[in-house]
Amino acid sequence: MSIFDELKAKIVGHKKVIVLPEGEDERVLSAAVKLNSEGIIKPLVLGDEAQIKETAKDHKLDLTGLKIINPQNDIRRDDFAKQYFELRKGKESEEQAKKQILDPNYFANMLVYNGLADGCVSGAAHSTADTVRPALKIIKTQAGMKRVSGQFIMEKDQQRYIFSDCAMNIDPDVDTLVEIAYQAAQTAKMVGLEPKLAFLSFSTMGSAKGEMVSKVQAATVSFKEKYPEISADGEMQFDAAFVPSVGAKKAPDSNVAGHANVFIFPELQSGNIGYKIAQRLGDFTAIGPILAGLAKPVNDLSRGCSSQDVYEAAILTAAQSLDVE
Ligand SMILES: CC(C)(COP(=O)(O)OP(=O)(O)OC[C@H]1O[C@@H](n2cnc3c(N)ncnc32)[C@H](O)[C@@H]1OP(=O)(O)O)[C@@H](O)C(=O)NCCC(=O)NCCS
Ligand SMILES: CC(=O)OP(=O)(O)O
Repeated sequence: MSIFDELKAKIVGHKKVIVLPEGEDERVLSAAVKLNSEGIIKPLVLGDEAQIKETAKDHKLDLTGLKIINPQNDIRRDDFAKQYFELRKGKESEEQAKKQILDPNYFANMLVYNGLADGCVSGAAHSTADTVRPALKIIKTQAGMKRVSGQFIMEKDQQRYIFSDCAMNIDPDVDTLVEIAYQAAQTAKMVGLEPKLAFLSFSTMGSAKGEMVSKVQAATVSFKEKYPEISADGEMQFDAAFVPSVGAKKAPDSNVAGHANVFIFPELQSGNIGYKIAQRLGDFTAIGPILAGLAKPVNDLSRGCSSQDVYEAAILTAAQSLDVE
């Protein structure tokens, strides 16, 4: 059973409302039409109605029954602007608030914030920074979390792994790395994995030295102290984490080495490059970035995504929203 069949089975009957702010993008609109006709999720599409109709005509998409909202003329925009101003008090002016709210990404997050949508999927036509900023400012982190991280579920045949952080924290400090790892372990459980975390480095168990290695070592120690119930080890190289014979040679005392299924990258360059190599050279399906640590689910897409990716991200977002009910 694919991960999406599993998640679909979870969300059937809940009719979660998922807002898709990039309605003018053909991939997003196709996904919305598919979701709408299936009826498991209710998609809300944001954008200019005339442009959306044009896109639908060009791609022979049937918009019957699809809910379209244009933030530019929606009656809630003034209330949302006031609410956004309050949320951002001291950080953004009233004028800025009025302007921001007309941006579909901001409007979508206000729908989620107000419980008018259960989650949001965006990023097909926006960079990650532009997609996640409204969520960081409006939805904010869930209780007990300081940072939001961006994870990928990597899947191929019967293989399933979690990679993190591949999208958000550029140079995480030790505490952030620990939080990234904890969030990755939770996602692993959500998709049926018993997490075994490897804190990745270019060094295995002290084989190399330096500040970068020390950071990963410190994060491993801190994580093990904080979450002794979650299997984790490090620092280790990817081969030591993944290949049993290499793990046995390089880290013979570790019960994670060679068997890891959750890979924690030391910073964003390696995380983002790493997932794209597995996706493009290794033919893994990369599901994400899944944003973890937000109070309500908002998920990003890669700009290279397909319509199927948008459809699947909506299913995953609906499943995440079950956990915040
Ligand atoms: C995520 C990112 C946009 C945040 O950037 P930033 O410059 O800190 O953004 P801003 O300064 O506008 O911050 C907005 C708010 O989000 C908060 N924030 C930033 N990163 C956060 C994180 N990881 N978790 C929680 N909150 C965060 C800030 O504290 C700030 O809060 P405030 O305005 O209430 O004080 C930035 O870290 C980034 O560009 N990351 C890389 C994204 C990327 O390109 N990934 C590769 C492709 S997937
Ligand atoms: C996740 C990611 O790398 O996104 P993009 O390809 O849009 O930069």
